[in-house]
Amino acid sequence: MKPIAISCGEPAGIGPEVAAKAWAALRHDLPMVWIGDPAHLPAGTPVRVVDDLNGITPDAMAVLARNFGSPAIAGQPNPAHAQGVIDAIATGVDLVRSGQASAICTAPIHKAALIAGAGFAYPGHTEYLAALAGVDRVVMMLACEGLRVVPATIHISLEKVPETLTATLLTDTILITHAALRRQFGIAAPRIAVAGLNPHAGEDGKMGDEEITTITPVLDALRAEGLDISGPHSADTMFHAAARARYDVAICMYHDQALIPIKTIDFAGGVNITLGLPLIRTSPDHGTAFDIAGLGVADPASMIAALRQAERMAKNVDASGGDHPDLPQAIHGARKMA
Ligand SMILES: NC(=O)C1=CN([C@@H]2O[C@H](COP(=O)(O)OP(=O)(O)OC[C@H]3O[C@@H](n4cnc5c(N)ncnc54)[C@H](O)[C@@H]3O)[C@@H](O)[C@H]2O)C=CC1
Ligand SMILES: NCC(=O)COP(=O)(O)O
Repeated sequence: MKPIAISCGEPAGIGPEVAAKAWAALRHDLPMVWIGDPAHLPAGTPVRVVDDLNGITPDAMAVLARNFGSPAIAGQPNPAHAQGVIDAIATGVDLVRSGQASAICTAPIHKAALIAGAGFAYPGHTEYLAALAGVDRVVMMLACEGLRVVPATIHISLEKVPETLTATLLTDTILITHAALRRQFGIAAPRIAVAGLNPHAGEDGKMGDEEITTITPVLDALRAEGLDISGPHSADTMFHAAARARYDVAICMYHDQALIPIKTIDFAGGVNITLGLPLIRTSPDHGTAFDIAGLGVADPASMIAALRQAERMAKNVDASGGDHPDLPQAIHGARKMA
């Protein structure tokens, strides 16, 4: 399999440490290349600086070296590193799109540092990757053993959720998710459960009416096209074990509705995945963890799970013909299937 490209993320956080630990755990199984300043990796990491992705071997961590100009100080993001952090993501995307790497796995960034140091115009990787790939609509999924969740709205304030949650957004989110579950996850007939926005899914309009005006009509239309969709469900009863067993993905209406259950069930092993890109992108579910950066205690489980998830997705895509759907293809694929 082609190597997985790992972008360094925020050098002052735990990204370099979990990448080095994940490499040590997986080096005999999975080819990887890390993009960043080798001086930011933990002391003692065996490094081989490479110019291209040929000849990656398990004895040393392959690094596409970038000179960030100064060391990383744990817990203190340096705006002067911001452009290097952003460029590492773009390089990883280029490697995948040019066919040299099978996927990109991104280490966590500190968005405020990127804004301060380089005027980063995106709320997160998800939106930046969409811009790099030239797609209008992407979907954030978080996955762990036994649960996948998708927030239909992502990095916006809670007050903006109702106006942002349009029928078009919800339809696209479900169709992109459905197509990705089939092609990248190998699930032939995905079972999709959709949460309501309001308490008790609106209680027949007595606690909000978005379920009536927006969500139910979208679900009815997609059911008519043959998709296996249930809901809108009360979000508070969607995530216990018996409920989780009834679906392959939970579509949620806003960020915390989706991320709280998964980070509660499996904070250590959760993975963040971007769907709808013409490439595979995974990431650990945690952030930069400045409070423990530099201490050597960061748990690499989520980074390891993210790399393994990327590996499985790459194999599923290869098995399904090798291409990646963009939004129109995803919609077409879902409708054709239905
Ligand atoms: N994909 C990305 O780039 C992400 C970036 N972030 C960014 O990270 C920064 C910090 O976010 P927080 O909400 O504080 O979340 P966080 O995940 O960085 O930290 C929350 C708590 O979990 C602990 N923790 C996190 N990962 C750990 C690991 N691998 N091993 C052991 N303990 C771990 C931390 O020490 C902290 O106590 C923010 O700037 C945020 O925007 C957050 C999530 C994802
Ligand atoms: N809460 C998830 C998160 O912030 C990750 O965002 P992204 O950087 O993957 O877009």
